[in-house]
Amino acid sequence: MEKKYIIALDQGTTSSRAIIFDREERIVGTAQKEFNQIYPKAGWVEHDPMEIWASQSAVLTEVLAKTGVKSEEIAAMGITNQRETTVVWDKNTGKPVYNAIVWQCRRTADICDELKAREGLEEYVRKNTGLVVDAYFSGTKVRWILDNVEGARERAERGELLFGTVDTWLIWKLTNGRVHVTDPTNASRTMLYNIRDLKWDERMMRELEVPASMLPEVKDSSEIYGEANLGGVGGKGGQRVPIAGIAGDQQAALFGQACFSPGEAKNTYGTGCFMLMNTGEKLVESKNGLLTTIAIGLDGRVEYALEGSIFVAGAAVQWLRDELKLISDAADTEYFASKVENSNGVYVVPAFVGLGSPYWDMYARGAIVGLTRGANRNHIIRATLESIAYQTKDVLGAMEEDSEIKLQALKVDGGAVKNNFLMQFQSDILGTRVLRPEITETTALGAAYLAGLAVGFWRDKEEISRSWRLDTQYESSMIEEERERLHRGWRKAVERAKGWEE
Ligand SMILES: Nc1ncnc2c1ncn2[C@@H]1O[C@H](COP(=O)(O)OP(=O)(O)O)[C@@H](O)[C@H]1O
Ligand SMILES: O=P(O)(O)OC[C@H](O)CO
Repeated sequence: MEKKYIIALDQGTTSSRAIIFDREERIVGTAQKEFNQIYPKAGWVEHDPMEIWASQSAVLTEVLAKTGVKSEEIAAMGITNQRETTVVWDKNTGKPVYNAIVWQCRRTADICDELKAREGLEEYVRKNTGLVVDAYFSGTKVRWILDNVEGARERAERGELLFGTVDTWLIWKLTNGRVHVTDPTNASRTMLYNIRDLKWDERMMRELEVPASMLPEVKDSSEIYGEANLGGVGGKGGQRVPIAGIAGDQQAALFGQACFSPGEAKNTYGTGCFMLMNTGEKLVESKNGLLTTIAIGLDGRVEYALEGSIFVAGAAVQWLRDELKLISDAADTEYFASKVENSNGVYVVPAFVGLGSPYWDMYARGAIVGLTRGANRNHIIRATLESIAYQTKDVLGAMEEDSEIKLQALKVDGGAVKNNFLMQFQSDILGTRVLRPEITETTALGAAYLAGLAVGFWRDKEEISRSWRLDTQYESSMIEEERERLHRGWRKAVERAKGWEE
C-alpha cells in the first residue's frame, strides 16, 4: 500500500497528542488527551509515567480510528516530548520506580546548592553541558530518585534500572522494551551529556552519582531506532511502522519552523515559553543567562542553539482559569484583556516554579504588584498575558547580546499564539515583527519532518524550507518611550518576586 502519511507523537507537559501529516504537511487528523498533573508539595510537580504512556497510546489509536488512515499507509513515526522530565524504571518488569519528576519540579534545589558549592563545578557544567546548575534539568532528578526511593540505588548499581526522558520511555514502551535510546537534543537537557565531546560525561555521572548502565544510547535525531506495532488487536496482527525521528519539543519546533540557518529563531508559547536561536556548528557560550543546547543531531553531526527557557507562560493562563476562576477558557483572555486600555499599573510575575532565563532564581515565587483600588479582574488577566511578553522580551535581549544578531522578526508557535492580543502586545513590547505561520503545530511537524527525512518521505531541508507559510504578521505600533516605561515597571516587579522562598 502506498505510504502517504507520517505520524507524530507530541508528548507535552499537559497533554499527549498524535497528529497525522500528509506529504504537503497538511494535518489529516489530530487526537489529544490531557493527563493528571500531580503536585505533592509546594513547588513539586510529577506525572504518572504509565498515564503518559496510556494517554499517548490512546491518542495514537484514536487518530487512526477517526481518520480512517491505515497503519500500512504510514511511512514512519516521529516522537517529540516535554524535555528534562525524568523517568526511572525497572528494565525487567517495565515498572517505573517512582512518578516522573517533571521539568518544572523544584524539589532538587538543595542538591543544586550543594553542587554549586563544589569547587569549579558550576563552570564545568556551563562549559561542558551548556546548562546552568538548576533543578530544571534531569541529572539532579535522577539523583533524587536514587537517593529517596528505597532500594533504588542498589538496584541501579546492579544494572537493573533504566533512566529516560519521555522520548526514551515512550520508545521503550512502543518497542516492548527492546530499544533504549535518546537523541542529542534530549541528552543535552540532562546535565549528564557533554555537548562538546558528544557523549555522556564521566565527571557529571560521578558528581551526580548516576551509574552509566542507566543511560540510553544517544542516536541521531533522524534515523530508524526500531519499530512500533500499529493497528493490531489484542497484541496480534497490525503493521510494523519505523520509529524514525526524535527531538525534544523545543528543538522539534525550531526544526518545524525551518530555522535551519544560524541566526534564525523561534519562540514557542505553550505551558512555558522557549526561544531558540540556531547557531549552526558554532557553540555559543552565553554571558547573559541563556543555555547552550543541541539544536539537532543529523548525519552524525550536531548543530547548536542558544535557548531562553521561560518556565511559566500558558500555565499562567491555566492558573487564571483553574485556580482564580477568572475565565472559563484560555481563549477568553483575549476578550477580557482587550476590554481595558492597559493593565492599570498591575504586573503579574508568574514565578510559580522560580524563574528560568535570564534570571535563574530557583527561589523566586509568583507576585501581583501595583494593585490599587481601581484594579479589576481584566487588569489582572491582561497583566498575566503581558507577563508572557515581558519574559520573552528579557530573553530576546539576552539572545541579541550573546549572538550579536539583531532579530528582524520572531517566528512564533504553540498553543497560546492563537491569542491576537498577546501577539500584538508581544510585537509592541519587542519593537520587532512577530510572524505566525499557518501551521502552529510546529513541534509535531518538526518530529514528522525528522521521521520523514529518515525514510525518504521528504527529500531534504531545502524542500522543508519552501513549505513554511505565513498566516499573520504583527507589527509594533508602540512608541519607544512607552515601551521603555512599561518594561521598567516589569523589571521592578521581577525584583520583588526574586528570592522569596530562600
Ligand atoms: N487563546 C489562548 N490564549 C492564551 N493562552 C492560551 C490560549 N490557548 C491556549 N493557551 C495556553 O497554551 C497552553 C497550551 O499550549 P500547548 O502548545 O498545547 O502547550 P504544551 O505543549 O506545553 O502542553 C496552555 O497553557 C494554555 O493555557
Ligand atoms: O511540553 P511543553 O511544550 O510545555 O515544553 C516543555 C519543555 O520541553 C520543557 O523544557
